[in-house]
Amino acid sequence: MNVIKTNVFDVYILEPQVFGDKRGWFMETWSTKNMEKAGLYYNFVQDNQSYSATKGTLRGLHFQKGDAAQAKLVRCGRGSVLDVAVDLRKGSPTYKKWAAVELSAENKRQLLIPRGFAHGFLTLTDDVEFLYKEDNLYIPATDRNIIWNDPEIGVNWGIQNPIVSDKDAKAPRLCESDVDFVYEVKT
Ligand SMILES: Cc1cn([C@H]2C[C@H](O)[C@@H](COP(=O)(O)OP(=O)(O)O[C@H]3O[C@@H](C)C(=O)[C@@H](O)[C@H]3O)O2)c(=O)[nH]c1=O
Repeated sequence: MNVIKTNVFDVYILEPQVFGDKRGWFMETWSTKNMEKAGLYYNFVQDNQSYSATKGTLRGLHFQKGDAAQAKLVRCGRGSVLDVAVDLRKGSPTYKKWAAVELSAENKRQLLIPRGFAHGFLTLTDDVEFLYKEDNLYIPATDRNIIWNDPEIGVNWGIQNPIVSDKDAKAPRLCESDVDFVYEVKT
């Protein structure tokens, strides 16, 4: 696995090694043993998949607050997306900064997003299947969102009127949110 730093602290692009043969290809998308060798320790406990029918669909920006926070390993199994992670950890050197990476079935790139981030993606094609692992379970009472076009964050989505859920259309701004993440300095 090729581990590539992004412009945001603790967010990494993971590029799997792809083994091609006459049948097609094989790749490991996560191996605890190999990733620990690279200093990445995650215990994933939930796997999710979503389908978005139409190009220009935006899911986000989402997180779970407090102890329910979730690290995510995300990828695209069909189509392509612009994937975005926003650092919401107060005190982080990259607080409120965002990483945006194209993930596609073709490039097989994954984004590893630690706890303390808001996450969202915009579909760049029709028929997007999005796959991800999380290191904490879904707890609806802790589920939070921030409006995708919050000017305080300023993600450059490259779209004015995405298709969003009713819930995401009504999301608060960061300054109205009860987000409570704090950056922990690694020793
Ligand atoms: C996120 C989630 C939703 N659900 C249910 C609740 C709801 O009825 C339905 C759709 O939920 P949502 O509208 O929140 O789905 P969606 O907008 O796809 O939410 C996801 O967005 C991306 C960007 C993320 O980062 C994920 O963590 C998650 O928040 O699925 C679960 O059962 N388990 C889960 O883990």
